Amino acid sequence: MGLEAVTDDEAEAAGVVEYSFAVEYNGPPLDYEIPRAVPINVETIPVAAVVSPPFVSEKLSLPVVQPILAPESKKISLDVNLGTEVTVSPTSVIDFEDVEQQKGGNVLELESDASPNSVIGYEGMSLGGDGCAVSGEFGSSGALDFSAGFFESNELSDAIANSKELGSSSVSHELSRTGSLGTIQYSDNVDGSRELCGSSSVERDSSCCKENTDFNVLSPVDLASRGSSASLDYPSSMVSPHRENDCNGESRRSPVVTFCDAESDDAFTGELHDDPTPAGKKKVPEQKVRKGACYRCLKGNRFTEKEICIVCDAKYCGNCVLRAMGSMPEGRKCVTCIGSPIDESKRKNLGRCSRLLKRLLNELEVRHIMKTEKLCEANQLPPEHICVNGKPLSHDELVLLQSCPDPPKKLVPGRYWYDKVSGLWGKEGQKPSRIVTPHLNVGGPIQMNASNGTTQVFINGREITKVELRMLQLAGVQCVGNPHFWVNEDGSYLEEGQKNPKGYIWGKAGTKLVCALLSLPVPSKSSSSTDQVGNVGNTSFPDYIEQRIIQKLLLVGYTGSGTSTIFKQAKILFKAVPFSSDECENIKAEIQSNMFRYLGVLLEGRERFEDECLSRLRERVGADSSAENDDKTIYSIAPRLKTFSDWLLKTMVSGCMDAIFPAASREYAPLVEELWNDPAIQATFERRSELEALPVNAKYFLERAGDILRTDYEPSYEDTLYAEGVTFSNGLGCIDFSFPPEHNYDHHAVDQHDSLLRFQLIHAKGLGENRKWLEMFEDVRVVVFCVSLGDYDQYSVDGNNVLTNKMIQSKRLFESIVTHPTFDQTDFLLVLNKFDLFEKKIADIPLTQCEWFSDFHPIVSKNQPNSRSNKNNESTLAQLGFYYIAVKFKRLFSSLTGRNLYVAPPVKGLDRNSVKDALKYAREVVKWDEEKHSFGFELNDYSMYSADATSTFSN
Ligand SMILES: Nc1nc2c(ncn2[C@@H]2O[C@H](COP(=O)(O)OP(=O)(O)OP(=O)(O)O)[C@@H](O)[C@H]2O)c(=O)[nH]1
Ligand SMILES: [Mg+2]
Repeated sequence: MGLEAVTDDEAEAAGVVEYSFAVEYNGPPLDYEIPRAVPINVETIPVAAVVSPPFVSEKLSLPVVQPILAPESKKISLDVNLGTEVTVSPTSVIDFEDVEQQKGGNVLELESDASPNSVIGYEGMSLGGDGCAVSGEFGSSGALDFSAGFFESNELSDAIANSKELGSSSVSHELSRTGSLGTIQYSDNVDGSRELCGSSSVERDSSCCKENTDFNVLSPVDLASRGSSASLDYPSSMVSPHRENDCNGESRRSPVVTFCDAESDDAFTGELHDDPTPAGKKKVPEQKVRKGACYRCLKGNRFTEKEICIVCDAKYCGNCVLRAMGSMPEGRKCVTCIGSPIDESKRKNLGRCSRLLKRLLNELEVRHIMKTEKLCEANQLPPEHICVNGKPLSHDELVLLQSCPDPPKKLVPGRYWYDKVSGLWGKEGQKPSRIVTPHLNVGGPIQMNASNGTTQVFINGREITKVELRMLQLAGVQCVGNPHFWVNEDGSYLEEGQKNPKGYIWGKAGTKLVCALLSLPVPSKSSSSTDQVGNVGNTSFPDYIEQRIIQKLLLVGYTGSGTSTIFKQAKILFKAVPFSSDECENIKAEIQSNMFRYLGVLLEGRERFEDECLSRLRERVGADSSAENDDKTIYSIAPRLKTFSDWLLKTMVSGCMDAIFPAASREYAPLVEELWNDPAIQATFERRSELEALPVNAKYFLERAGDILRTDYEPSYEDTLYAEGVTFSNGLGCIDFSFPPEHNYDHHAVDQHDSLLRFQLIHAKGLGENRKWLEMFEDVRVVVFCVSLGDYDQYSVDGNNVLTNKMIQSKRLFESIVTHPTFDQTDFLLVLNKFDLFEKKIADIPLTQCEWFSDFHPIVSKNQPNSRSNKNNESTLAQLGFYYIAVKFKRLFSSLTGRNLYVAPPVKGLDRNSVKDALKYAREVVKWDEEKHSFGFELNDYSMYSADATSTFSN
């Protein structure tokens, strides 16, 4: 029976229908064969038979893919026979959810015309109800042929890639659609043959360059972590069965699929992701590789430098990154992630180049890639994910917001509030973070509780936060009576209902500094310029580098630990003009008044020593002797000086010193000089160890009393440094700095990069005593805690009026700061200061003076006859003492926080380079932290990675 087709024309001619249909053919017999649709007999279709794994692997030594434990859904294990046979296993490696399951019918084919040898055919792949069977055919042989050695990784990758392009029903395509992954890796065997290790990820590689790698075999640990156990063992000379011993010493099947590669050592691994990630859902590499290993070659460990895909988080080592990411038309994305939206948590890293990439590419390429990464369309923010004042933005609103002169920095999806009048901008429920261009027509109207303020003080209808209130108070704004302020973009403010501005928030010089310290925004310098309008997409490379967040370092420590000295050193190190004229005036006044204080301590001591001497004398001579004649001791001074001394002590005790100063300095300068040079005072100074209130640097100033007390005295940098108690506005000080690139030709690029890191060192005097202030420093990156090593034998009265060892007081402060909730995520850097003093002291005064150090019993050779060896011994002892104290603090920190404390090398606050080294160390801490996030290192990695003291002391 045949069918006759009636064409439309014929039908139309017949005037009947407008469609074609088949009718039975009644014409004369034909002399040719008509194509027929033959009913399929399922039974006759060749189906791969099940081969039992022991048969395949042991008797024939055929390669077998062992089951991989897929995380969910169906688990299919592909057991591939070299011939045409296919093994069906109830478990499956690959999730074939999207592949229609037909009993004996589903054919997946993967072909490539890249090379005559690179055709991979998976014919007759059948999915039975209970599993999956694949028979491989290579070329025309009808079998997967690995013996010819042509199965090069790049060909394989090409094949997979091309098959995709050709649109054939390829395995790779199906794999990618279902999101399943597998890895294929070659490994060398002892006998020189190679194996392709494949377990759970198949990737296409567009670059496909060859590369020599050493092909590690996965260990049982790898196996466990990857949850896979697949192996293909080959009888051919090119491919050998691969076995390895597990930890019990038993021989076990290798967890790898092994293919032979005669020419190339190239490892090929990759992923296929066709589906763009649904908005808001992070795309993840389903391949689970061993922690720290490269997602492509599966080699390396957590310390291997890697580049991360900004979409799926896959990490690639330096050898693989360019292959895995190709030419990076959308920045650092796996080739298969191109077109997919980025992982939003990585948005802040867009355009921030890693050192790895800088090493691999030239500067121009890096710039280009970073620029496209930041600006290409696929990586832009989805506008609907930005909600301003409760309303999701439209595309136009987002463009307006991003192209305004002062856009919100580092905008990520989230809910924000925006005060259109003042330009204040912040995250919903939080204090303002920035002042953006005002009057932008974006989002809804601002809510009263936008920033969750609880102060009953309002700015433009928003109840402000406590920090803002504090800032207003410091700026001199009267905030009594729950006022409602109207604040304009220029900072002028008035109470609601009034006409004239009451003042300007930014009017006071110190307000911006206070804002910086309280992490509140200040108007940007460019707020008046309009040249950036509409520049979205045109931001140039250096701009966003410039915009990198400043890293805050908070410098704290117990009184006298040397924080002011370190802060001043930083100013001298990093500022062309370290101190403003105001500051210089303050410093001068401080030094001059200190001079009288030092003298006061000496005079008081002199009196005490004189009395002691006299009473001893009287005791010796007896009551009836001519005591009046012996009334003079080495501590006695001339009557004129005595009169001055009495007056000075009286004034100091009454606390009126400030009233007579600075006039006193001019008037009494000659007397001060005379006193200092008086033998009685010199004798008193000899006993300075008994004068607790006399700082070591007193001599430095008193020796130059005449000069210092002159009206035209200008403190030198050294004077400024040695001066104690020099504080800056509000007891707070901050300095912005970055490390200039150093002359290091080998790592020029790295230094350039480092010099772009910007820091802010914040010094807050008395911070420890006022823990409330600590809350203001929540965005501090590293707390630099300073301890004076010389404190271990010093005592002072603590808050409970108990004479306590200063080291113990330092420890208490440390405990209270590290456990403060504000710093529960913050890195701490311990600076052990005054090492010079410590070196001198430790030989004479045992460290065990401090009860916390009672178990310090170092063994230092004492049989050193000459003085040089003694000096060496002292220095060794000081080093040991330093390490011991550092470990004490590390253990304490670890027990309190469970984290790792960084310890800077020994610091001598008065030595500029030593302070520079400590600050560089803080920079390293920040960099490690950055890299830790970029490369996915764990925190603990850093205790090993870090050099110096941190690595030396394991907890
Ligand atoms: N020998 C020596 N003296 C130092 C060192 N660092 C600081 N000093 C001196 O120690 C004294 C106290 O130092 P400051 O920097 O004022 O200490 P501080 O932590 O600011 O103390 P407060 O202002 O009281 O909180 C000053 O006289 C400094 O000159 C050091 O490394 N070695
Ligand atoms: Mg100080």
